[in-house]
Amino acid sequence: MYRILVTDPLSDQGLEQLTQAPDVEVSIQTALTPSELLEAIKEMDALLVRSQTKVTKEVIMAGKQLKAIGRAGVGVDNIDIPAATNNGVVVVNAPDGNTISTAEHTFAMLISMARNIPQGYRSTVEGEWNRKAFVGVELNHKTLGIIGLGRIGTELSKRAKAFNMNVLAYDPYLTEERAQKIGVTKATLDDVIASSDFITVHTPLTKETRHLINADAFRRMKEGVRILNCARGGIIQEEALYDAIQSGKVAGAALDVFESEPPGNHPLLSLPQVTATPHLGASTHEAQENVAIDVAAEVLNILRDKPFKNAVNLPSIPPELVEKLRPYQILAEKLGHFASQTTHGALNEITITYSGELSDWDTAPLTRIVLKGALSHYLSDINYVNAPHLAKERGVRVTEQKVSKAQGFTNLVTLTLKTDTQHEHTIAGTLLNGFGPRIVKIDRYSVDVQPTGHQLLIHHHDRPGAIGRVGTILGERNVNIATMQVGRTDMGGRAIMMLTVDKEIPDALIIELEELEEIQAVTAIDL
Ligand SMILES: NC(=O)C1=CN([C@@H]2O[C@H](COP(=O)(O)OP(=O)(O)OC[C@H]3O[C@@H](n4cnc5c(N)ncnc54)[C@H](O)[C@@H]3O)[C@@H](O)[C@H]2O)C=CC1
Ligand SMILES: O=C(O)C(=O)COP(=O)(O)O
Repeated sequence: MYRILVTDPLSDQGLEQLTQAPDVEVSIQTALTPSELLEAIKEMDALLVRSQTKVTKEVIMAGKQLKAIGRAGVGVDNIDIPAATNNGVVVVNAPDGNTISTAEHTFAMLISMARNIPQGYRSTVEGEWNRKAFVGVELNHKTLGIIGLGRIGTELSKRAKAFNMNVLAYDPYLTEERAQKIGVTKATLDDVIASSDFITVHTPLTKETRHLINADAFRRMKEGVRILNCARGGIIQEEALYDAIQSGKVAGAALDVFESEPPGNHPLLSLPQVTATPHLGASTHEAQENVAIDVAAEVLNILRDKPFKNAVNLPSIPPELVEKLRPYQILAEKLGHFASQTTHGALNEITITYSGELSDWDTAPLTRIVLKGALSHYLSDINYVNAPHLAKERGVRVTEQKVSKAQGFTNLVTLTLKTDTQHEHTIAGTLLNGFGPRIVKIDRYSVDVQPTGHQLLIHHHDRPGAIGRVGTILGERNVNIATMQVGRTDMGGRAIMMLTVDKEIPDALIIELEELEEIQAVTAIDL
């Protein structure tokens, strides 16, 4: 039974997926204090939040069973992502479901700011009829500067164009080609700052975007500029905005977000030029339904070990590559597990060489899987989220290599492991079209082993009778041999046997085999 804690209000449709799942127990606790959250998270497998819950390192560390954090929305600045990664917790968000709602909200704020609708409403309900005080400006032919042309920025630009606005956009990832396709003018940040009548920010809050709009930026703006923030509090420096409004430089500001939420008695809220909403960008029935359904499905997939797509702390993989890599995942997993059980000593270095067709692809996801398997013998809490981090923390050097030639195979994955006691250990595997993964090399020996079930790797001297004696002992102990592979360097030299057997080999039997004169070492492997 998976235990999922929900700590922010989520739509019923999203929750239904969880409450109706036979393998899920849902606990909805939406008004927890930080210390109550630390207690509530203890036994949970997953946590579902929006922007209100602060998922700190302490919360993540307290979640001993925690495997997934789902954010029903876009921004994950309320979640300590590095802490989640280091603890092997996948963080997923729902990036698409609230785009339209937030773009529409921004546009609503834009047009109501231009026409003083909130101020006019307040004055009217207070009994005034003051037509002179609320003369506005048209949007027609005005320049809208968009900082951050992602999902929301792009949708907003379409709406602005429909109102005949010129749209300038600054985004470090915006190409000229894409700008043309969307129908906006690609601009520098300086251009947007200096030439816009309205400036709106749609970036995440990062080190680069924190206080991106500061006193210096306000100085460079047009007189009477109007400012919007429906992205994240902190992108605009609030004190600088206050001063710029007081000085008359900024004619209006429309804010859906604040550096600290709720903002309480914020000085900006005392200014008549400021209109504000309580972080309502994503608050429509449609958006909430979308994001809750998306994130609940993603979290269920993570818990059930099924593919998921919107991980924030895993590199994103294009869908076509996911399909290509899928069959190799089993090979990578098997090789990693094989390595972890046959490598002796403390691991210093692991080199993963991808040859043949694999050399053309981004194989980083396979490397994570190999590492997870290879280190699983030493580290119990490892998964493919924290595997690179844990390898680094333990001082294991990880190198990925690509070689176009695959030594007779169409694809080959070779692991070379160096430890403090065993000089070097090599395992290579391939994926045989239609037959699945095979281990084709163990150190210097060529083999053809299906990596599944209980296996015995025996190093021995190539002498008559060695194989027979192993077979006899196993037979006497009622262990059936399903397959056997033998490899040797030269006649009478060192050799290996790889046996697949029908049941787990007890330690006592391994000791008995090792006592045979020809045998050097016996390793039991479970794959
Ligand atoms: N008010 C609300 O309720 C909501 C707020 N948001 C917030 O809106 C923002 C945008 O969301 P989306 O469009 O979905 O995200 P997105 O990831 O699609 O777009 C963000 C864009 O910002 C750009 N960017 C990053 N750093 C930049 C920089 N230094 N300068 C200029 N551009 C930069 C990125 O290249 C990207 O194109 C996020 O902060 C999100 O959390 C999202 C939904 C609802
Ligand atoms: O999706 C986002 O980034 C938002 O800011 C929406 O926040 P919310 O889920 O409404 O608390």
